[in-house]
Amino acid sequence: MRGSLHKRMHSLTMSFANSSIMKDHLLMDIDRLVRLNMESWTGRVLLLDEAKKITFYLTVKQLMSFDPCEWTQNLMKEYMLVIEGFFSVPLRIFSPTYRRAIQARTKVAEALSLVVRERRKESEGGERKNDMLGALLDEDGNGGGFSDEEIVDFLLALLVAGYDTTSTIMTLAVKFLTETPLALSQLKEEQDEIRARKGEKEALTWEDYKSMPFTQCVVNETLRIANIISGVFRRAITDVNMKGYTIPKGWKVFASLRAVHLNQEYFKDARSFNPWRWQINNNTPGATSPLNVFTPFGGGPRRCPGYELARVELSVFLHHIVTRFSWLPAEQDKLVFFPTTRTQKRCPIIVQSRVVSGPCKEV
Ligand code: HEM
Repeated sequence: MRGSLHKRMHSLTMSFANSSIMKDHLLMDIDRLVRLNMESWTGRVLLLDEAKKITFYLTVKQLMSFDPCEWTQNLMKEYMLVIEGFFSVPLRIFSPTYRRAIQARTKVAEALSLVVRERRKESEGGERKNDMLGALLDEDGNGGGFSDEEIVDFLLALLVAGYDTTSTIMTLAVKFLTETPLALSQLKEEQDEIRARKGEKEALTWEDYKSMPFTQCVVNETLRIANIISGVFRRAITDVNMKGYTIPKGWKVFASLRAVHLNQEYFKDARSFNPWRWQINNNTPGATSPLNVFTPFGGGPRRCPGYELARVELSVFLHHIVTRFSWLPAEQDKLVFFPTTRTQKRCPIIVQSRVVSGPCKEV
């Protein structure tokens, strides 16, 4: 993507995933779509698949204002083929996965092009929706200046950026919590208290989100251990001296976020899941972690524009899963880190609805 175009796209994404949009309507959409998805949960649930549905539908809603329907379902089926191809060897003739992915990408791009064309017509007639597509078509009130092709590319890029990352982090948070019962029960207590203040079907508000300190420790710790994006590439635009070495101008560097997040110097007992290490005023020696080396969303001007949205999505997901269900792993599942961070079996669990009496007490 060209430099200035890329900058505009970055700032547009920021403006559609910031806290005021979240307060205004996005949090309500997230709450509604998470609930809607969980309504169908009984017995054995493949957690990763459900998390993927939630994040896909949410992104489509955020980008184009569509609620889950047959069209979004079909789009998701094709889109999943594109994602599969993302991680396959790109040999057109030999890899059926890659070939299928190329065909699916064409179908998804065609479906999105149709939507863009329709919306451009509406926008020219003065109609404007308050979503990402609306902004792309009319960024400054004079038309956004993007071609249809650029918009489709951008929509596809955003679908990719937010989908796999957020759904995997949701799944892994639940896996880590299941393996750390003390953390799960503290999180449940915090979320039950929030639910007890509200009606059963009432959506979470921004104030609720801001009153989840322990949940935020769980979010941090999940991001730290999982390292969904293991590192970022940068190119040195001048000679850089670092720790006695020189990175010459023009060199490409891979900055490993994983290496920092699992460094014992910064995080004591770095490989264990310990959400308490993030608690402020925790005076246990070695328990406080230096926040300035914690960069799961990268850093600088390229920092992930979806960082806040991802945190909110995960927090809302955790709220609903712990207040509505108890669960057990359906079978052993292993965490793997290549080619991406994920669990081998998509995290199957057996769920049971929590029977609550009065203000969220289990009977
Ligand atoms: C747990 C979830 C997520 C993680 C761990 C994550 C992590 C990252 C990282 C490490 C980068 C590279 C940043 C850099 O180069 O410094 C990135 C870029 C990006 N992310 Fe995310 N992300 C997540 C969710 C999202 C979501 C929900 C969105 C959609 C709103 C999103 C949109 C993007 C975009 C558009 C970029 C490219 C930014 C640019 O190159 O200017 N991400 N993300």
